[in-house]
Amino acid sequence: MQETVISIQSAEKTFPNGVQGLAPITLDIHPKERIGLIGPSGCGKSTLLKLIANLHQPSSGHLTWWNKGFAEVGKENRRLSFVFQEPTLMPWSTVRKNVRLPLDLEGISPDVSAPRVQQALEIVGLAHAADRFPAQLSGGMKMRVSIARALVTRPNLLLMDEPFGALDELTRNRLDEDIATLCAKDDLTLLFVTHSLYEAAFLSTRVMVMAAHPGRIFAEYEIDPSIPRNEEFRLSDTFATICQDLSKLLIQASQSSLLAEVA
Ligand SMILES: Nc1ncnc2c1ncn2[C@@H]1O[C@H](COP(=O)(O)OP(=O)(O)OP(=O)(O)O)[C@@H](O)[C@H]1O
Repeated sequence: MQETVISIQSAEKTFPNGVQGLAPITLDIHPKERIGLIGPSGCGKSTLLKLIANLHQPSSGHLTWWNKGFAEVGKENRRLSFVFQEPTLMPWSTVRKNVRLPLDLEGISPDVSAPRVQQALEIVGLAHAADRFPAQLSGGMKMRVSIARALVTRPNLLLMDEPFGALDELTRNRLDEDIATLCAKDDLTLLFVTHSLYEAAFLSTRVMVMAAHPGRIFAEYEIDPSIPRNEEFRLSDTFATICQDLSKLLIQASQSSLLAEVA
């Protein structure tokens, strides 16, 4: 049996107000995959991410995490981190204290947490800014703090909901390269929502193109995981072809969503 990180079996989500956020979805996510979720607004990208994070419960169907139930797999094996759209930092705390928060919440002593915080800050290139406050940071730096806070728990599954949407394109490209390097180095499994097909093309080993009314997976697109994700790739013909293919799928998904809405 191939190892799965997440297995989604006919999971469907209908909200209490009757809106069906997601039609039944079946999807297996394997170790080291980097899955990008793209699709028109309202197609259920965030809902799917929240089901995987166990922040939402499916209305029917079920999910497993490392072939077990969420509680059953245990905290030690299920090291799942979530990076949200907003960096959501505590303005009264330094960068170091913001990054340390998840370890403080777990009751980990400062002498154990200090080197881990330092390492997370070094990974995102912010060791020099450890004693600054959020108001003294640029938007890109704040997002780096948020990523360091996600990494400090040493996750084996990183979930990101449109994390770099508010940043300028160059900063976003740099952070995408950092995330790609991190994933390759730490064998991380990544699932992320993005409105940028360029970001999906750059980071993903598999892109799920979703459609709406109701939210569903419209198409899957595989990208060779062995391609190094760097500036050379971004400027290559291969990248241009992938972007064109994704663009076509996105148009088809949007048309399908519109047709379903008026049907
Ligand atoms: N808590 C909720 N209660 C009721 N309906 C919801 C709730 N959350 C999401 N929905 C609905 O479920 C559908 C999917 O929403 P979701 O936020 O997952 O879409 P999305 O693809 O992430 O959208 P966007 O790209 O605009 O962020 C939408 O129709 C939305 O209005």
